[in-house]
Amino acid sequence: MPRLAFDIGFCAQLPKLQGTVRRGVFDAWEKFERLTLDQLFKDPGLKLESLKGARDPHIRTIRIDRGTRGVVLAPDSGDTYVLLRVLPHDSANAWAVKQKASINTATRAVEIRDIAVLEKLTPTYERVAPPPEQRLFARFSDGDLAALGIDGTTLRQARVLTTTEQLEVFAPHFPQDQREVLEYLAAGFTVEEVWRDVVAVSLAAKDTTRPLDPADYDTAIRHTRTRIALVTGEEELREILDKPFAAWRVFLHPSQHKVAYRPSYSGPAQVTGGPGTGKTVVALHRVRHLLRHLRDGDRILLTTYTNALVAALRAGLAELVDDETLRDRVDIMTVDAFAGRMVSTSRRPLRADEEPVRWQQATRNAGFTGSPQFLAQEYKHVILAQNLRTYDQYESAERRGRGSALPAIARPAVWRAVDEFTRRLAADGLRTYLGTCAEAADLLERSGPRYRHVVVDEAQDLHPAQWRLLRAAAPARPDDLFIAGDPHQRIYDSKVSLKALGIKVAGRSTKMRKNYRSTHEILSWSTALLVGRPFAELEDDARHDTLVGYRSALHGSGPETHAANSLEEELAALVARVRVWLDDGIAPGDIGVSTRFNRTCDQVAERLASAGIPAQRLRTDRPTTVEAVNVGTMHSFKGLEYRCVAVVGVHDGALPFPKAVTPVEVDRLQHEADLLAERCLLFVACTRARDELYVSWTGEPSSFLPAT
Ligand SMILES: Nc1ncnc2c1ncn2[C@@H]1O[C@H](COP(=O)(O)OP(=O)(O)OP(=O)(O)O)[C@@H](O)[C@H]1O
Repeated sequence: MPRLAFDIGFCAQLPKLQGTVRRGVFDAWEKFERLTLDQLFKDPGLKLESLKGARDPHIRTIRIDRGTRGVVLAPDSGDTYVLLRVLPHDSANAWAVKQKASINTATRAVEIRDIAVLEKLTPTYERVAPPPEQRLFARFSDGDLAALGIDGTTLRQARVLTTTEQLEVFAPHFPQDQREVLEYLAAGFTVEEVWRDVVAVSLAAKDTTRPLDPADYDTAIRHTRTRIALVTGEEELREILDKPFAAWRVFLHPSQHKVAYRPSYSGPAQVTGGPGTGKTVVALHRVRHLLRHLRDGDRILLTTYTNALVAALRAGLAELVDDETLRDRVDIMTVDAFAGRMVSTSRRPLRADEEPVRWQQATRNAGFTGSPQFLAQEYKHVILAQNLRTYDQYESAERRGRGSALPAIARPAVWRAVDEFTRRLAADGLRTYLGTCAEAADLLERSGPRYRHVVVDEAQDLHPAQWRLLRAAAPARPDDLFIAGDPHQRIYDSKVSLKALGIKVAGRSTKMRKNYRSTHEILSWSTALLVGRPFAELEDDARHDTLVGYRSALHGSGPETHAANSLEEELAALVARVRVWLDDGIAPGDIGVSTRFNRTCDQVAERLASAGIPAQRLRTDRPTTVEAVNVGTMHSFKGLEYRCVAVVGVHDGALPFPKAVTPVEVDRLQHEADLLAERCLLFVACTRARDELYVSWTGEPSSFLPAT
C-alpha cells in the first residue's frame, strides 16, 4: 500500500503555510492511503510529475492546491514517498530539479543534498584554496571520512574547504548526516567521538548485519527516524499539521532518544547544552519513559525554577502522555512550591522588595559594622549554601567563592545579625523561600523521600538549599535524579557544585550541541554576547563549560537592531516591527516582547494595545493565547520560545542594571558573578527567538551588545 511520509524540512515550513495548503497536504496524504501506485500516477488531481532537467529522476512534484506544489522523493523501490517541501509552483520546480537523494553508507539513512549549488560552489572555492595540507579537513584520511559516511562527492567538496565559515556556506546544501559529521570534525572532535555521537546513535536499533543496498529506499526511509515521519493515521497527521511545533515528538534525534529512553541510570543523570538543544524535550521524554516503568504507589516530581516554566512543562507533558491517570502520577511544580507544600506553614514568603529593610534592621540591632547587602549574601552563599546551623559550624566554615575578606573577629556579629533576621521573620509570620527549602529538606531527611524519581529542568539556577531538598525528595537509587540545565543561562546568583552536594553525575552526563530553535544567524549573534566569559560547570564549579560545537541547522535572517533617540520613538519602532510580523501572517501569540523591567513591560503592553495590537503581560495564572502578543521581563522568558522576539530597552542603564550588581567594594567575586548573570539574561532573552530577533534601545546601547 502506498504511503506519504513527511520530511523534517516540510515540517519546518508548516508554521508558515496557509490553511488551504495544509488541507491540500492532508488530501494528498489521504489519496496515498486510498489509491494504488498505478492509480496515483494516473490521478489527474495529484499530477505526480517528473521534472525536465532534474538532477535526480526520483525527485518529482505533486499538486497541493492552486499554485502550490509539493516536492516528493519517489523512489523506485517500495511504495513510500516522502514529502520534502511545499512551495509555490515555480519555486517548487526550481528547488526540486537541483536536489539529489542518496542513502548514507554509515548511518543508512536517506539524505537530500542540493547538488546543483554544491557543484557550483566547489570550483570557486577550489580556485582560491591554499595547499591541501592547510585545509579544514587535512588531518582526516579519506578512509576515516568514508567510515563516517562521507561519500565520494561530498569528500571532493569538503576537501576544498579551508575555514569553518566556508563550511557554513556549504553546510545547508550538504547531505544532512554528512553535514553533521563534518561540523563535528571541524569543531575539533575526533573520528572516534564523531562515530560514537553521530553514527552509532543513528545506527542504534537498525539491523546492520545485512550489507547496505544503496537502492533500497524503502528500508532507508524507515531508518531515517530523525528526519522522516511515517504517519500512522489521520489523527497523527492532523496533530502534526495543526501543532507544528509539536513535531519534535516524532523527530526525537537519536542522541536525544538515547538519553531520554536509556532503560536505567545507575544514579543521578544530567543533560546539558546551549539554549534550544532540546533539554526540556528530553526531560519530558524521560518522564514519559519513567512513567512506563513506575511501580504502584510510586510518583514522579517534575520541577523547575519559574511558574511560567511549570505551565510549559505541564502543557508539554500533556502533549506527550495522553493517559490522564498516568499523568496524574507526576507532580509538576517549582522547587519553592514543593518546599512550601512540604512544610505546610501559614507563614507568608518574604517579598524580594521587603528583604533589604529587614537586613538593615538586623545589621543595626546586631551591631554589625559591614553593609546589609554583605550580610544578605553571607546568609545566602555561605550559611544557607553550606547548611550551617550553629555558630561553631560557621566559625570554622570556609568562605569559598566569596570575594570579600571577613576577619575572624567579625564572625560573631554576622551570626548575631543572621539570627536576629531569622528570629524576627518567624515572629512576624514570615519566611524566605530558601529558608523554607532548608526546612523542607530537614523534614524529608527525617521523614523519608516522597518520590521515586525527580526530574529537574533549568537546573542551573537552583541554590544548594534547593538541591538538598531535591536530593532528599527521592531515595538514592538508580534513576533517582534526572537533571537538565545550561550554565550559560544562569541568571540568578546561585552557585552550585553538584559534586560538592554529593550528587554525582560523572559517567551519566550528556551534552547536546545542536540547536533546534533558532536560526544560525540569531544563534551566532547571541552567542557572541558571551564569548570569552568563564562558565562554571553545574557538576563541578572548578571546571568550565563551553559552547564548542554548538550550532543550528536552520538558516534565516540575522537579528535587526534599532537605536532610538527617545523611549517614545523606540516604542513606535517596536509597534511598526510587530505590525510587519503580523502582516507577514505571524499569529500574535507567536510574538514575544521582552524587557529588563516590569515597568517597561507595562509601557510596551499599553503602547501595543493603543496601536490596536492585542498584547498581554506574561502571567502564569492564565494561559497564553494565540490572539495576543506576549510581553514579559527577560527573567520570565526563561525556558520559553516564540517565532519572533523583540528585546527592547537594551540601553546602558538597564543591562547591566546597576542595582542588580553588587558593588566591587562589597564583594569582588560577587560583582563579577552579577555582571555575568546580567549578560546571560540578555543571552537568554535573545535565544528565545525561532525565526526573527529584533533588539532596540534608547540612547546609549548596553555595553554587552556587539559594536554596531
Ligand atoms: N529533535 C528535534 N527535532 C526538531 N525540533 C526539536 C528537536 N528537539 C527539540 N526540538 C525543538 O527545539 C526547541 C527547543 O527545545 P527545548 O525547549 O527542549 O530546548 P532547551 O534546550 O530546553 O532550551 P532552553 O535551554 O533555551 O530553554 C523546541 O521548539 C523543541 O520542540
